[in-house]
Amino acid sequence: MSAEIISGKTLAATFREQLAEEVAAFKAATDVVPHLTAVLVGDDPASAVYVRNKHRACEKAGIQSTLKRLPAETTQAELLALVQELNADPGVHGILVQLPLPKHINETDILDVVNPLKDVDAFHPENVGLIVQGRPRYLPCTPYGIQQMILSTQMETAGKHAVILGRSEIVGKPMAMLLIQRGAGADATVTICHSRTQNLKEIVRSADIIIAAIGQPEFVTADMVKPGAIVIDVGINRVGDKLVGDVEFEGVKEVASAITPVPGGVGPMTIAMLLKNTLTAARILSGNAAN
Ligand SMILES: Nc1nc(=O)c2c([nH]1)NC[C@@H]1CN(c3ccc(C(=O)N[C@@H](CCC(=O)O)C(=O)O)cc3)C=[N+]21
Repeated sequence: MSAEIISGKTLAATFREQLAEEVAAFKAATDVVPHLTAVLVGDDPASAVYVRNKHRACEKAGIQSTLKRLPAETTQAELLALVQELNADPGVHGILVQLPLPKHINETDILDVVNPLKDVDAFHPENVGLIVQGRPRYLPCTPYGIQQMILSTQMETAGKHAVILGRSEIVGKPMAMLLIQRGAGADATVTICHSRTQNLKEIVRSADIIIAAIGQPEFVTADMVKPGAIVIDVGINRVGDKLVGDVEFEGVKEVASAITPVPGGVGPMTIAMLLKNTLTAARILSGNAAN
């Protein structure tokens, strides 16, 4: 039997509609317009696509969106100065520094100075710490989106084995934290696999939930998937002129019970959660947490 295809595109559209209503109500009640500023350094074409998608989604939801484009030669000091300027600007609620940054800039040094209240990516150590302690301020957009996709399947996750492929700060590590939390769409037993993991195939084969976030085109094949597993594909790999995930979709969909496509899966949900975090930021910063 073929798996349910979890359409991130459709789910994200539903979230964005709901959010647009919440934004409108918030604006009416407070006269505050939620405002996201994205910072893009250099001219990486993939980053430009994401930033454009984010911008369009913001506009549609009634969120103000500003893009600060800086040349690839921007120095670390110049970028730090811009972040500090955005921190100090009361009209800016969310700051997103698009990754990756050019090699001559130390990413950690930049992310550490973003005002944690404006850190809609949840990359600041204070926000990471809050997540680890189970009292999140913001959830990182990709794991947050994945959590919503898993919830949408209404499948039981409590006590199930979730295997995450990839130990990145952006996806793998925070995803593990969300999946081991208490509550709906969580309570899982989590294993994180990475490039040094032994018996990786056997571990993946024991998974009830697979989160593939290693950046290797079509790495997860049908023989690695337990029948009935939920498969979430975070990969976005350009192979020739094709966009493929970290999962061999055609084969795996015949074994899994639910699977996310690429494109139209995790990507659109990541953006929807970014908008949600921006509204939350506007609420927190304007002292209108109740609206
Ligand atoms: N500070 C920061 N925060 C991020 O959240 C962040 C980042 N940097 N750097 C890069 C990654 C990647 N990312 C994506 C967002 C949307 C799509 C997306 O919309 N994808 C569409 C279309 C993809 C395409 O056509 O290229 C889809 O999958 O259907 C993809 C990838 C956010 N990231």
